[in-house]
Amino acid sequence: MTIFCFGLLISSLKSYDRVIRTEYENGVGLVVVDKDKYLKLLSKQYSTIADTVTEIINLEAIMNLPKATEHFISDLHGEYDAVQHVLRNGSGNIKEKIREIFQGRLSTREMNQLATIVYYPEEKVDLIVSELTSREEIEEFYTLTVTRITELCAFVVSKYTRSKVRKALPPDYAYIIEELLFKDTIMSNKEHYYDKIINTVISLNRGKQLIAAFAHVIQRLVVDHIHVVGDIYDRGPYPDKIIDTLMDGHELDIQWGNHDVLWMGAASGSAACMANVIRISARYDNLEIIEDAYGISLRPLMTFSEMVYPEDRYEPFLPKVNPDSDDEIYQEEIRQIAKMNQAISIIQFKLEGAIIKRHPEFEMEASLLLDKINHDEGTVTIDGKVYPLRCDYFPTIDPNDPYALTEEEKLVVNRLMEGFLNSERLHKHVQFLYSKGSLYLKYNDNLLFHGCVPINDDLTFMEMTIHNKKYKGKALLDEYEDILRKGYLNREAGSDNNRYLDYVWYQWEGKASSLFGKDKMTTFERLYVEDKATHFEHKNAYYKQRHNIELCNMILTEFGLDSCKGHIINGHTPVKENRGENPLKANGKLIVIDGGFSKAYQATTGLAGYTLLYNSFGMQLVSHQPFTSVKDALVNESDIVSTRRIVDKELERKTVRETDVGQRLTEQVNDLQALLAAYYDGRLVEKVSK
Ligand SMILES: O=P(O)(O)OC[C@H]1O[C@](O)(COP(=O)(O)O)[C@@H](O)[C@@H]1O
Ligand SMILES: [Mn+2]
Repeated sequence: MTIFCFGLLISSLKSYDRVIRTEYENGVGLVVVDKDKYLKLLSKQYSTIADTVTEIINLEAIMNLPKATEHFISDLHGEYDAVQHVLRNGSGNIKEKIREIFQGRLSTREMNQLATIVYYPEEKVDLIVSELTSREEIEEFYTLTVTRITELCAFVVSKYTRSKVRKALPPDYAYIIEELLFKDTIMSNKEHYYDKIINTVISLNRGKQLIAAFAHVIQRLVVDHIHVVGDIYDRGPYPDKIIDTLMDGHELDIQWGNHDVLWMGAASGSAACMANVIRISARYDNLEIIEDAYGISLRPLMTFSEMVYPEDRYEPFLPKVNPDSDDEIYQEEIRQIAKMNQAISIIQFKLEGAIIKRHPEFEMEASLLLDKINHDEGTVTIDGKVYPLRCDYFPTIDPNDPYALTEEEKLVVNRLMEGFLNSERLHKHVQFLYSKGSLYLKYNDNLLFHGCVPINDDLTFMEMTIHNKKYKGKALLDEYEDILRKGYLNREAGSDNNRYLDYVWYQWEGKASSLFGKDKMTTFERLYVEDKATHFEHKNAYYKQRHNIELCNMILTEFGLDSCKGHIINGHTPVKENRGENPLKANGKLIVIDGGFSKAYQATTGLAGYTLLYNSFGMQLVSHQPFTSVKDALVNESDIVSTRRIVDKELERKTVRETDVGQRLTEQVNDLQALLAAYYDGRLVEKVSK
């Protein structure tokens, strides 16, 4: 009996009755099969000695290539323009490559122009050509640009196998790009042949398309693998467009953030998660995401809130980003949004209250505040202290049963829930999150997760009870992930019958959640109480202690990683660089990469996001300055100014062989060697081609 890696086998295994059992290791499926049967199956895919040898040579060649570049980004928070710019410019990598090749040959202006063409090919080429007057000038521009972009592309793809590059080529121009990229430099008389190709393309008016095709190959391959360390959703306007971009073919994985899990919970049928999603969208004036991007009607909520909440009582619920505008329609919209925010906030507190009461083990009683309201005095008692309320109008709260939804509220919740359960586009996106995502990831010795591993003050792992069983450390995160997956799989069961949903919601704001990592979420206090002391959320000890190397080592070991080699990579908490905070903690063993793509946080970080790069030379942290606009990038060729700092330097250039992929390829080579041996000693017979 032997264990084989899924990679090769999956395509050759037609019938699973040969599989004795499946095991998982590091997220990779391993099947235990009968060895002879396995080799027989493998021989269907590699039916001759020549085929087998060729594949071994191919895999060996791949393993000797430099390790591909990993890009880590996090806390994108709907900021599509900034994110797509960072993806297009490869976190500053494209400019660096342009400099490496063209320094001394092109002026800075020409290099900036070429970079902008690579980022926004169609738009930039149109802009340039519109300013040229003669046909000669236009042809000259195309010829020069195609030649330069070919050279740049050849440089970018030089670390990949031809087969990988081929797969990344757009079908329309694959043949031409391949010819130009893999030029035959020995036969010098072929230069004429290449010039001819370029001239023909230009004379056929396809210059722009060819340039765009090259630009997309460069964009795609300059960022080989993306890790999104959580929080694609909330606060910014276009999380849906970010997901569409991520779905566009880049190799990537996602470590879910608390905001992503909130949307996943809503799509799984959790009414409490849904209420939070709507409340946050209203608070940031982003309800279009729900209505337009996902086609979920908010009409029931709007009608209800107009009926129940009067004009002069919605001030605390005004959207957070509310530009000064005299536009009457806009003011009317803001008024409606504030009322919807008010209605859904109360619904949220009621739904959450019911969950908290069902689960004393959540230890969230401190968040039960609806029953602490004194309706006659207009006050609320928090932690034994009485505070005046900013707004004391609660028409739907029955003081004798404060957490009960009114009949109308129930109706609103049901109608909204139907919308969340039936939005095709939302489910397409959420399924993408599930298929590419996980709560944590072990990748090339590093451990990636959005928030924290919850710990107690004495640095022991914090325990949590789920379905009457206690978990902590890695086991807790595994159980949380299982809950999230099962919650979604059982979404047809509905809010009341899906036994996973309360635990899904818990991960949004529970104190032992690896995504939240604070003692409580003070949403009620932020909305209703002036005194800022009540708004404070105490962070888990993890955040105070993560500069501590011992703690980092303890966590890496808990997750089965070599603490001498690995790093922990987190998002979630904006790094306040402008107040002296360092994103590198514990001597660079732990790296926090929430640099504030979210506009709402840029004032505290002084930055507009980080990207962490991990290539064959080591790790570098890139900080990005705020992105102004696509127009500015196009017309003024302004780029996000990025500064780099070294996190780790490899003594020798790292190859694919030393990575997780290399490990899998080595296993595949071993399998193929076994197949070859079977051919050589006659246990298997080669297929004879006719
Ligand atoms: O400032 P906002 O957007 O109202 O959000 C505040 C809430 O967001 C949180 O910071 C969680 O979101 P993050 O994961 O983006 O930090 C809560 O701790 C806090 O209650
Ligand atoms: Mn977060």
